[in-house]
Amino acid sequence: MLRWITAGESHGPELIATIEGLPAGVPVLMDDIRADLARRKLGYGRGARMKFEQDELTISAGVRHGYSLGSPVAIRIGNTEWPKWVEVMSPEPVDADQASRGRGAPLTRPRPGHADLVGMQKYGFDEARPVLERASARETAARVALGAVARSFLSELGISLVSHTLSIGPVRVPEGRPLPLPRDVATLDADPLRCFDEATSALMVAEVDAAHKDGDTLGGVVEVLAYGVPPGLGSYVHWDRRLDSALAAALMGIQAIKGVEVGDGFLTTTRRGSDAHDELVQSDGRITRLSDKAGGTEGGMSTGTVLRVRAGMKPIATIPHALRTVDVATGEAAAAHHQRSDVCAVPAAGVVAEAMVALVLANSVLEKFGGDSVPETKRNLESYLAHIPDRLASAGIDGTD
Ligand SMILES: Cc1cc2nc3c(=O)[nH]c(=O)nc-3n(C[C@H](O)[C@H](O)[C@H](O)COP(=O)(O)O)c2cc1C
Ligand SMILES: C=C(O[C@@H]1CC(C(=O)O)=C[C@@H](OP(=O)(O)O)[C@H]1O)C(=O)O
Repeated sequence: MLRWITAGESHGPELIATIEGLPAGVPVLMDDIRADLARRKLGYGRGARMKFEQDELTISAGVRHGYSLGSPVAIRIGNTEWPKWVEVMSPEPVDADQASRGRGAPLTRPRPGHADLVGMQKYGFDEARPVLERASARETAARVALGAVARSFLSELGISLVSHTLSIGPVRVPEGRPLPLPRDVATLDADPLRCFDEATSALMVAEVDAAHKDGDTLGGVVEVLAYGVPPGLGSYVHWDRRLDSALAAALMGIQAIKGVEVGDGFLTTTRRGSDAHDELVQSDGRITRLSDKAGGTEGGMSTGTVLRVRAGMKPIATIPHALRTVDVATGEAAAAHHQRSDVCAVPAAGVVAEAMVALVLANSVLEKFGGDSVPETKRNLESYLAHIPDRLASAGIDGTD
């Protein structure tokens, strides 16, 4: 079983991520993690902070000479903005008067749609700074670093992932467009919105420009695809062992994600049963699915076809054209606080979603196949596949089978 946890505030000195249960022999290269951290910063519509803040990566445990040791892996990502926040975020007690000047001024005008107000109620704070510091999606950098490690493990087993943007606000990739393959990652990352359809991408850019001009923000939908997933990850025997349940929880656990679909998701609910499922036929001696509406899971288990999940992100809550709120210091009507923000962070959310799916799949692989080293996990996986009787063997429809 994989266990992992992150710590760190948005304007603190660093983010920290630890993952435990990773087998020995997983290639862990700092350059690979750095590359994923850089991908998370991509996307047309992200705010100024993405340009000037660097992710300073250190691996402090669990890796030797580029390979995991089987011990917990500990990763640090320094926030280069820290020198500006030393006083505001000091772990040591500071002079209250001095700390509440400038950047440290109390944030008493909670933003509708952010964690500010409920966080103050729940944790007993009288301003939003202590809330937003951890609620902020800065934390997703730590998850992406962990996801890079999980992806490297999966790649040793022939499983690869790709994510892309399906929609920004009302602009959506038309139905029926080809799905990107893992080899398309570089092309996707080069697109301003990480969209696989050039014409739609241009419309998305215009939509972001229009929202920016109006002092507004946007959400959208991302899709993650995993190729090479063996059949039988997860289980139907308990709700919490279902693969789709774990995927949904992991994706819903990303800041601002408000909905998850597996496969055709809600579209499936509009179809008749005769048109909703993936029919099975014999082809070249193997059972083949004629379509992939289910998105690679049936009965809470992976089917061995391409895994396809979507996550819907709400528009950014920090809006230049600020929403109405109440100043909790005076009780009076006010405009919600705003200094700077992303107009749209959907492309970044795609990279985070990819990391979350990688972590869930890596955990499910270890649950089913175990292994304290990569070769052991590989042997167990190969033996399982080799022992599926011929009459039950199925083909993937993901182009990798
Ligand atoms: C990659 C990413 C970047 C984000 N950037 C911002 C931002 O600049 N401003 C903002 O208000 N919210 C941003 N958010 C969303 C907030 O973190 C999120 O709305 C907040 O934590 C409240 O959680 P909830 O939306 O899940 O209720 C971002 C989310 C993600 C995934
Ligand atoms: C720092 C990151 O994202 C931040 C997520 C975020 C939020 O409220 O979630 C708000 C913004 O931070 P700030 O309010 O300091 O401008 C984003 O820049 C990052 O992704 O690395």
